[in-house]
Amino acid sequence: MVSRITYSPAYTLVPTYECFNHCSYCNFRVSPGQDSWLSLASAKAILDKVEAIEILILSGEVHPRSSRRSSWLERIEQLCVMALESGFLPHTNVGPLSLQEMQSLKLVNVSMGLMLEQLTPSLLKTVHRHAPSKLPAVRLQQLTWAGQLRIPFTTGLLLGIGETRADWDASLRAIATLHRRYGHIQEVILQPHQPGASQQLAGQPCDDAMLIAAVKCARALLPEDIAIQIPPNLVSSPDTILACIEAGVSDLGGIGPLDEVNPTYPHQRLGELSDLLLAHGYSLKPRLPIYPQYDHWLPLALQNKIQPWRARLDGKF
Ligand SMILES: O=c1nc2n(C[C@H](O)[C@H](O)[C@H](O)CO)c3cc(O)ccc3cc-2c(=O)[nH]1
Ligand SMILES: C[C@H]1O[C@@H](n2cnc3c(N)ncnc32)[C@H](O)[C@@H]1O
Ligand code: MET
Ligand code: SF4
Repeated sequence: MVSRITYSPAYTLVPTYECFNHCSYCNFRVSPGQDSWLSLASAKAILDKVEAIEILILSGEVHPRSSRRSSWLERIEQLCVMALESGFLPHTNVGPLSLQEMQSLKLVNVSMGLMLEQLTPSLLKTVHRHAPSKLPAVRLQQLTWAGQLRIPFTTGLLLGIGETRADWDASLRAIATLHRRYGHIQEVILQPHQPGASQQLAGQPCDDAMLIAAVKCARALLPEDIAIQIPPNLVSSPDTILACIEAGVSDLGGIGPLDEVNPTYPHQRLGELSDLLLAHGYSLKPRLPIYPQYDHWLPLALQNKIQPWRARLDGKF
């Protein structure tokens, strides 16, 4: 019996790289007002050429009290609608939202996400000193609202940013508790911090042993219906990918032409990953950005967008 490892054939659209936060590990952000937002015309030109199932909408953040916040949200909604109309399935992760903002994005996304990062407040004195969006209470509130709104949700931990292993425990237990209450966490990403070209934070990246230890911890603490995901492009050796799978990883996340968060780390070619896994008894299979057990949570209009893809993928298995 060959065990199945999944990934999401994805393409990332970035509404804007500007962000009012300044996480010291971030290589994605630019200062507010420094970039022109992605236009609908440019997005359409891109989508006409994209081969993917998922459109990941990943964004820097306009301050909630900024006069530009509503046009920022409107642009994100328009990009989701355009992705849907082009036959793709959007997954949005644009930082903390108000309940109303989350409700409106729920209508045009098959799933959404936000990294918990780490629950410990100690990071507010270091990597998150200039990142109000990373307040643990703000992040937990997002995961709670997503549960109340029944949004299939992706979250995760950023590893190797100065936290302790006890901090991992606390973060994972918080996610497990919210999942036991609402049942909405489809996957938890264990994201190893890797230094990029423009981040402020120097310091040690998350090494492979640390990542494997985190997978073991997550598998022990998370309910088994939550998939554990690692980003293969941020893992230095194939052996570590295999060790993480042995320890409980079942998903390799969104794989596409560019990792917008970490462009310094290109994805391995799918064929390479597939051959590596096959040589060790695993099959690498494409999935949708929403896990099947959540399809019935969606508004009917979105369920109708899912079905053709489900049929195509089921036909392949
Ligand atoms: O290419 C990436 N995709 C990232 N994704 C995409 C993610 O792998 C997929 O969108 C989900 O697995 C849904 O298919 C994220 C999605 C989230 O909801 C939260 C965080 C991330 C982080 C990354 C990332 O660093 N790089
Ligand atoms: C989109 C997600 O990417 C993660 N992220 C941000 N910067 C880095 C980095 N240098 N290395 C790895 N992951 C990072 C954060 O967890 C963010 O929430
Ligand atoms: C590019 S970071 C991903 C989205 C958001 N800015 C966050 O940090 O959660
Ligand atoms: S990680 Fe997200 S919130 Fe932090 S600076 Fe980068 S884009 Fe902004």
